[in-house]
Amino acid sequence: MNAVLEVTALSAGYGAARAIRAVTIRVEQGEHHAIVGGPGSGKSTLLRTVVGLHPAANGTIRFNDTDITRERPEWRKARGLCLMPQNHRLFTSLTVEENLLVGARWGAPGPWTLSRVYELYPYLLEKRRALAASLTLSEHQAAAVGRALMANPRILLLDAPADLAALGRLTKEGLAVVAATREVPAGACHVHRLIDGTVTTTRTEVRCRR
Ligand SMILES: Nc1ncnc2c1ncn2[C@@H]1O[C@H](COP(=O)(O)OP(=O)(O)OP(=O)(O)O)[C@@H](O)[C@H]1O
Repeated sequence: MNAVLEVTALSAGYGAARAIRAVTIRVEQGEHHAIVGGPGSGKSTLLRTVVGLHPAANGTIRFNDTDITRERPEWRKARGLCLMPQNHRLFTSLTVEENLLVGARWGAPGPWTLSRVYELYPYLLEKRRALAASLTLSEHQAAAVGRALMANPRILLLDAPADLAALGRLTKEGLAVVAATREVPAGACHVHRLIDGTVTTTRTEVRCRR
């Protein structure tokens, strides 16, 4: 099967300091990957570089067989490469539903609608008229995932997601998911260990092997 995302020998950093070094990861449609590493291991830098919010120093990023290493982040997002950042950044003065609708503005048409997001996270339906500022941390993060889904991504990158259980449902529907976490998440099939910016091991769980 063709890869949705192919990261090859990717390096990036801050000034002279490298935060990720020669990272190679291949993600196919419907796969659930985890980037697992301790604080400062480079998880956020890797995800931010893949979506174009941070420049690549070396290596390539291919998305649906197209080299996107130098493309702008908006271009990547409009084609379905979506990041839910660690700090979520919902618009706190807007309601939950208004935040979700903002997500649809920069995305592509597709299966994700308000009702499908509410089906995934029923508690957001109850809070749809509440201001985002009033949400608990896990509700806030669910709304941030919902907002990302409203853009109908082909692949969703999540930095430190709280509700890992919901991610399994996304991959069943064909969405590729890459979650950066400190511990190995239960549902992930492909686990990449990141230590000091380098992927030291990549393991495919036995239950996921074909
Ligand atoms: N804006 C920045 N300027 C300089 N160095 C940075 C910056 N952001 C991150 N770093 C450094 O880059 C390295 C990787 O950081 P990064 O935030 O990518 O790690 P992380 O695995 O996401 O950490 P955490 O789990 O704590 O979020 C660390 O050494 C960090 O100190």
